[in-house]
Order: sequence, then C-alpha cells, then structure tokens
Amino acid sequence: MMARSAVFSPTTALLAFIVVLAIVLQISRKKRQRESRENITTVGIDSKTNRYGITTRPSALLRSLISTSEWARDGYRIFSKAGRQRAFAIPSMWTGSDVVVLPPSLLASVLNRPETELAAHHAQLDTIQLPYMMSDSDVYDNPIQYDVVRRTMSRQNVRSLAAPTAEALDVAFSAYWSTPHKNDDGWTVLNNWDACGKVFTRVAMLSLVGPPLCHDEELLDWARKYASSVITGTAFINCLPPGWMRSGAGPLFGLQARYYQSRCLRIMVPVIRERVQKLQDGGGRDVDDFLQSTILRCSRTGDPGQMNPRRIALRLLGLATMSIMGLVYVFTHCIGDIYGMPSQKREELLAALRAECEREAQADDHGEFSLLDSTLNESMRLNNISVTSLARDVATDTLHISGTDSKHGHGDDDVFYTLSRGDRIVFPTQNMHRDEDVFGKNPGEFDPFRFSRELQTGSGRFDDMCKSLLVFGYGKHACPGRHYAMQTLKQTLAYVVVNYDVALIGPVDSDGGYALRGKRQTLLNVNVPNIDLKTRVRRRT
Ligand code: HEM
Repeated sequence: MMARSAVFSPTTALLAFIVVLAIVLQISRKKRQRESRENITTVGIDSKTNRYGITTRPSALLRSLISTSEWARDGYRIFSKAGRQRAFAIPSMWTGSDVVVLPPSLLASVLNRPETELAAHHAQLDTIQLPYMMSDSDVYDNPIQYDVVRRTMSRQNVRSLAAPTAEALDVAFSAYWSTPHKNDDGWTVLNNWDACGKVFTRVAMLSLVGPPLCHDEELLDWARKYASSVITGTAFINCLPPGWMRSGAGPLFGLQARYYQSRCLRIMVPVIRERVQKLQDGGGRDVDDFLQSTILRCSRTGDPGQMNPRRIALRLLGLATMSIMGLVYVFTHCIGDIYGMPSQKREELLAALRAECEREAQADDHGEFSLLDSTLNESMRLNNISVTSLARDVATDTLHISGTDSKHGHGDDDVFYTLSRGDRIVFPTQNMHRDEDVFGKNPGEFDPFRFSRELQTGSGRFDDMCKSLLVFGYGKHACPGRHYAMQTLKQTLAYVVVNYDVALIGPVDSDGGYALRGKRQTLLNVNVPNIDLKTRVRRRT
C-alpha cells in the first residue's frame, strides 16, 4: 500500500503532467514542416485529410512510441509490397515529425546517391546517439577507423581471424559458460544476454585491440557494460522529442555510458600510448594487428591530434561497441529461436547441424553456404534490431525521387516524391524480411532450413532472398564488418551446438517448444531484446 500511494502521490501526478505538457508543447512548437507531401500518405493519422491538426501531431508522435511497428506493418501491406512499391510516411518521436518509408524497389537507386543529396552520417548518429555517450566528437564526425575495418575485415582478410577467434571462443566458453556455477546434475543457469555478451566482448576485443588488452578481464567487463549502456541510453534518448528536451535530458541518459567509457580509457590509454610512442621512435613495424593498423591510419592523416592515445582508444571502443552489440543481439535471438523450437524439430535441426560441423571439421574446403549460415540468416531475418532502418537525411533543399506504382494492374505508373532538406527516409526492413512473396510460406515462423532448401532447389529464388535480406545494410554504407561478423557467428554457433546442451527456462508448449517464442516488444523503432531470458547449459563433451 505504502509503495502504491508513493507512486500515485499528487506530487508524482503533477510531475507527470508537467513532463507530458512539456513534451506536447515542445512537439507543437517544432518548426513548421510541410504538413503533407504529395504522393505520400501518412499512416497513423486521419487517412481522409492526411494532415496533422493542432492536437493530432503531439498525439501521433506520442503514440509512435508504441505504434511504430503496427504502422510500419500496415503501411508496408498497403503501399510498399511488390505489386505496388509506393512510399508512405509514419509519425515518429525519433525525428519529431514524419519519417518517409521508401519501398524496396528504390533501395539501390536511393542508397547509392551521393552524400550531398542523401547523407548517412547524421541519421546514423541518431540511430545510436553517440554524441551523448562519447566525449570526443572527432571520433564519430571523422570516422577514419571505418577505413581500417574495410581493409582488414574484407572477405579475403577475414579468414586469418578465424584461428585466433576459435581460441578466444574456447577460453570464453570455459570461463563464462561452465563452472563455478555448476549444479550437481551438471547444468549451469545463465542469463542469456550476459552470457553471450561476455563471450562476444572477449572475441571482439581480441580482433580490435589485441593482446595484452584483450586479456584484461576488468577491461572486458567495462567494455561490455559500456556497449550495453550505449544501447539502453540510445533507446531512451530516441524517445525524447528532438530539440531542447533531447539535448537537455539526453546527457543524463548518457551518464552511465560515459562512466564506463572512462573506466575503459583508464586501462586502454597507457597501452596505446606505449604503442604510439614505439611507432614514433621507429619501432613496432613488425606488429600487425587492428590496433597497429588504426595507429598507422591515424598517422597518415598528418594531424598530430589524431595520434592522441585517448582518441585512438575511443575509436576502438566505438567499433567494439558496434561489434559487441550487433553480435550479441543476433546470437541471443538465435539461441532463443533454436532452443525454443518444438522438441522434435529442434532435435532434427541439432542433429543436422552437428553432422555438418563434423563434416566441415574434416573438409579442407568449406562449403559456401551451409545449414549454419541458413540458421543464422533465418534468425537474423526474423529478429531485426529495428522496425525500419538504413536511415538517411535529405541534404539538399529539394530532392526528387522517382518511383513507380502498379496499383491498378495496368502496368507501372510513374510517381514522383519531392522531399525537403532534413527529411528522413528509411526502409521497411522488418516487413521486407517477413514478406511471403519473397521468403515463401509461413514467413513469421523460424524455419532454419529455409535458405539452404532454396539453394538446393536451384530455383534462383535464393539470390532474390539474399538481396532482400538487409541485416547488414545495403550499398556504399553496408556494414564493413559483415564478413567478420558472419564468420564469428558461425564459429560460435558451431561451438555451442557441438559442445553444449542448452534449454530455455520458461513456459513450455505441449509440443515441447518455448511458449513465448516469437514474442517481441517494440519501443518506438527498436525491438527491445529480452535481456532477462535465462538458460540452462551443460557441457556435452
Ligand atoms: C551481427 C553483427 C552486425 C550487424 C547486424 C551489423 C549491422 C550493420 C548495419 C545494418 C549497418 C549499416 C547502417 C546503415 O546503412 O546506415 C552497419 C554499418 C556499420 N558496421 Fe555493422 N553490423 C554488425 C557487426 C559489425 C562489426 C563486427 C563491425 C566492425 C568490426 C561493424 C562495423 C560497422 C561500421 C563501421 C559501419 C558503418 C559503415 C558506414 O557508415 O560506411 N559492424 N552495420
């Protein structure tokens, strides 16, 4: 009773009222944007007028916190599907106005436009809100570390990372997935998110900062916490309306991340300083790792400020965060998908995966596409980090985009969209990934054989499926870490399947499957991961 009355006290109610009022005023005062765009219907507001009224804008933006997923699904069904390919818009608190959702047919022509027309930078920063979490703006405004990823993690180069990654995985699983928590019956209870987080932090830090830093347990712990707090901080910051409310309250949500960042820097900077010094003294030419490549890239700028060890450490920490969170998000969902399947199907899949791992271990030549890839692709297809993605901002006063509409079935009509500076465009990736016309029947179901089956039929549809799988983006800003990410995910999945029995803890259906499988919560544009899911794991060998 006491706790209840404290929550609903008059002071709390007044405070809540003031906060809501401030949000409404802030949104209402937002600079006048064009109320409606020709040829673009806004889903989520009065469909007859397709216009915002005095109260509809704040209310639509507030509703976007819980309705974005539903609006994107409706918009995709009505406007974007293959038969139609029209753009639509959805109100979003993220931008404090509408975001324009373009149809899949425009992917290639739009995402390869020059930055002077459609800019990725600001929209990407808004996706992970780094300015609130990182103390040096040059790190994200001038991301020269991306060049190092492009070069060292190319398809050809990434193979050399497989052996050290395998070693790191063995150390990580032995340390984090087994004793000392083991019960008498050999099972260990783990929090899925944390347990996978620890494994991937170790692996990612090995590839990015190398020894001795990647063996420092304290640093690994801070780096994992930093990555996690960037994700949570971003989710909350994006729910604040842009403008004074976001810039005022955003730093508070970034405080935790900044604290973890300072702990990481305290450990990283002295080691990086030594490396920089060695290089400046003419030594260290024989060292060939990601850290060294980053230092060399910084030195090539000719700007002494780029050789600041703290700045270099932040560049690596930013990349580590992108890697850790991407890998952990994908893998925790994959564990949920595989071990949440109905028991008979799960056992069939595990047997097939283990047989494949055994074959691959013996073969010199690894298959181009395997059941491991198929399982991971299928899980990534179903578990998008966000509802819409690949955001870009219009960087010219007016941008014309031409498309087609085949609504009436009489061939394609040309359609022109006119966008203004600052308008944000996105693609409906979550709905594209669940499109029956592309991925076949039961597109909402986890079918780990889906991709490998299509490949075997040789129908050619497999190529279309892959082109429509946008987990790593598309075009010139597509993820440069994707080859490394896929290789590492594959190695990790093989390791778990071969070495562990895993069971999800939670309600079970009559078919032996996890009763809550496929249930997702979405906050604004982000699909919130289930960070409370617990598993029981037992070493098989
Ligand atoms: C499963 C893991 C990962 C996923 C799902 C993922 C996803 C993505 C996506 C969708 C983009 C494109 C964003 C856009 O177009 O706006 C992207 C960009 C990027 N990713 Fe990843 N990523 C993952 C792992 C990694 C790793 C391991 C690294 C580096 C070691 C990395 C580094 C980057 C960088 C630097 C960019 C920006 C590229 C640019 O703007 O030109 N990612 N990632």
